[in-house]
Formats: sequence, C-alpha cells, structure tokens
Amino acid sequence: MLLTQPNAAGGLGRDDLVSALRQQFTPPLPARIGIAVSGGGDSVALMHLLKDCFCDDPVELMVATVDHQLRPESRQEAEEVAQMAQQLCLRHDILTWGEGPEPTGNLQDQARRARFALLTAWARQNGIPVLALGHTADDQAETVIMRLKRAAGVNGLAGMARRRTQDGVSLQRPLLGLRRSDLRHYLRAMGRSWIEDPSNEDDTYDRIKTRKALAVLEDLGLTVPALVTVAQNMGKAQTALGWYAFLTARDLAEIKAGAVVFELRKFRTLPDEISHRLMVQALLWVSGGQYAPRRQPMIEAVAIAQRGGSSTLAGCRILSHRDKIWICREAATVQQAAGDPGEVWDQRWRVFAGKLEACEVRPLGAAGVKLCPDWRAEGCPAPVLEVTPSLWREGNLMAAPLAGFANGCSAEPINSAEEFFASLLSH
Ligand SMILES: Nc1ncnc2c1ncn2[C@@H]1O[C@H](COP(=O)(O)OP(=O)(O)OP(=O)(O)O)[C@@H](O)[C@H]1O
Repeated sequence: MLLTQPNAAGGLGRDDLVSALRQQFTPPLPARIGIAVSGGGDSVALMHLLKDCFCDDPVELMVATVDHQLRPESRQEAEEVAQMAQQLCLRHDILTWGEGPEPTGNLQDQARRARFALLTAWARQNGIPVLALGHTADDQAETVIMRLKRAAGVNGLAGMARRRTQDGVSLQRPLLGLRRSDLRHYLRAMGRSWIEDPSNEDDTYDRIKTRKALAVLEDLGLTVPALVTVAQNMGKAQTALGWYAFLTARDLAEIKAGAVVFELRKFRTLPDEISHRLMVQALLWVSGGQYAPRRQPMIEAVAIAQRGGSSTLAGCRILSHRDKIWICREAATVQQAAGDPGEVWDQRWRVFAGKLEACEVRPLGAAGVKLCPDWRAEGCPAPVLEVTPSLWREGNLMAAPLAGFANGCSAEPINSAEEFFASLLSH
C-alpha cells in the first residue's frame, strides 16, 4: 500500500503516519523492536513514529546507530542520535565499524554489509527479534531504477523486501509504503530535527544521481508510486516463481552426502528461470554463501550442466554424472579445512568420533576415497565423497562416515535438506 493523499497542510498527518505504521506490525507483537537510525530524516521519523505507535503496548524499543568511521563527523552524528533517543527515553547503542582489517574494493558495498552484520549481531545479543529500517517508497523507486540499469530480472525488480530474515533477525521496512516528503513534513510540523548527510548531495553516488533523475522522470509519468507498484507486481511474480521452483525441486532434487542432486533429464526441460533458481539455491546451500553468483557465469554453468558437462562456481563443483547433476563443494575450497570432532567443520558438518580418540577431521580427498573399499555402495561419485569430512590419526584414515567406512563415527549436516527446499520459496 502506498499512502499519498495529502491532508489540508499538504502532507500526511501524524495520525495517518502512525496508523499506517501500526498496520505493518500484526499481532503477536514482539517484546522488543530494534530501530536502525542513521540520523537521516527517514530513520529519525521512524524512531518518533514507532514511539508513538507503541506507547500503549508492552513493546520495548531500542535504537542503534552504526558509526562507519568513514567521515570525520560520523562519531558526533551518532552521539546526536543517542541524544535524540535519550529524549524519547529509548536505549541507544553506537556500533563502530572499522576495528577489523582495512577494507578493500567497493567501500559502499562493504560498509552496507558491515552495517547489516553489526546491526543483526546487536539485535541477537539484546534478544531483539525484529529490526526496523527506515527505507521509504522513494528508496524503493530508486532501487527499481538502479536495478533496471543493471538489466535485473524478476527478483531484482521486486526491489527491497518489506521483510526478510538475516542471521536469525527479522529485518522489517515499515515505511516502505510512505513518501520521504511526508516524513520530512511530519518532522518539521512536530519541530523535530534530523541530520542532513552531505553525501546526499554528492553526484558521484549512483543513488543520488538516480534520485535526481527520478525528479525528471516524474514529468514523463514515471512516478514513485508507479515504480513502487512495479516492485509490488514483481514481488508477486517472484512469490509465484519461488513456489513453482519449490515444487519442481521436490520432484527432481534430493540431498545426498552434503550435495544437492538433480535428475538431469528433468532438469534439462525446465524453463530457464526455474533451472536458474534451483542452481542458485543449490550453490548457496552447498557453499554457505549469502550472495548469488553473477548472472552470466550462472547461465553458463546451467548450460554446461544441461549438456552433461562439469564446471566450478562459487566454491562449488557442478558435476554431471550418469543421469544426475551433483552440486558439491569444490575440492580446493576444503583442502585446508581441519578441526576437532564435535566442532563445526567447513561450516557445514559436525563429525562425531564415537570411541575413536586423538583424531582430526579433514576432507576425505581422492586418496582417502581409495582407502574406503565400499565407497561405491553409497551411490555417490568419488568427487562428491572427496569433499566430505573424515577422521584421520597421524596420516591414517580412521573413519569416513559418508563413504561406507563409519567405524562407529557419524557426520551430521548443519543445514538440513529442508532448508534447501525452503530457500526456494523465499528467493
Ligand atoms: N549508520 C547507520 N546506522 C544505523 N542504521 C542505518 C545506518 N545507515 C543506514 N541505516 C538504516 O538503513 C536505512 C536506509 O539507509 P540509507 O542509507 O538509505 O539511509 P540514510 O540516507 O542514511 O538515512 P535515512 O534513511 O534515515 O534518511 C536507514 O533508514 C536506517 O534505518
């Protein structure tokens, strides 16, 4: 829903905004809601409106600001937000980025990823299940334009999700149906201040250029509400495609020895959009990665697999073997993985050593597979077993639970098969 009707004063009134926001939180209400406030107008408005929204409910609001330390004034701005929160009697924390190694590459992207990591870690530490972000309809429209520029598909054009889960925290964007101008109008009317980030005028940023271009496009009728509607329509198409991909996976996919396995004959006949979705989620599930590989390498990898060939992508090996396609870990990525029994190994397995003592968990490797006389009985190609965990003592293979040599040991996957299937519904 996009609220646009102005009141007599030219913008949505406080009550309209509070009621629009309240509708975004359906019962049961969480006991705590975290609010990510940069100090900009949107997130400051979010903080004030949420305070009004939940004044009669047993919901504790807590605020956090990330200090990226990328501008000299960032600390002071974070402290200003702390004061704003204090005036509303809300607890506020400053989370500082930059204590790790010097970032390289795309700084904006890294700052964004670091911000989400810091905010979700803060939420988890404080028992906060829901974290509210201040993205508005204008941000959504800008996102759609920026993704059009990258020739995005359905998922990209669906824009930012109203809700998504990251690291066990529900990230929500309750202002996504509201206009930036209405929020500024509200803040001014209530005599509230916010911080104007000077980079919001900096044309070297894509987003700022897009914001200015949108003002021109409005004259052509390519308005924020129209772009938000496109995002909503694409969101519905995304849900439908996710559902179709899920049902397809139930029909042609299985999980074996930590690998995702597709029936080649059925996989070949799928529409591109569906084979692509299955492959992306298989790669993410196997590698534990968070971001889908780029579109072109993905298209090539799917085409190779459909022709019965093999390739590597995103830390995984895509292997066609007889009538199946196997997506398993790439040997080079696990070669050095070593750990103790009981610990998480390669972020995906936990190996239990039974009565065996003084063993180390390592990949089985090609040499290890040859030491397992019954490996063929497992029905997996050797490269799939090579990257599974096994137990070693002083250079001797003691157990390979996934290659027919359990020796009283077992290996449990950290991510369940159901998580693979469910991931198709949410992407
Ligand atoms: N440094 C930060 N600390 C906490 N939350 C942040 C920070 N930067 C961004 N956010 C969150 O992400 C949302 C969108 O970020 P974006 O960079 O588009 O906003 P902004 O221009 O910094 O400010 P605003 O959205 O508040 O006007 C913000 O509304 C806020 O909820």
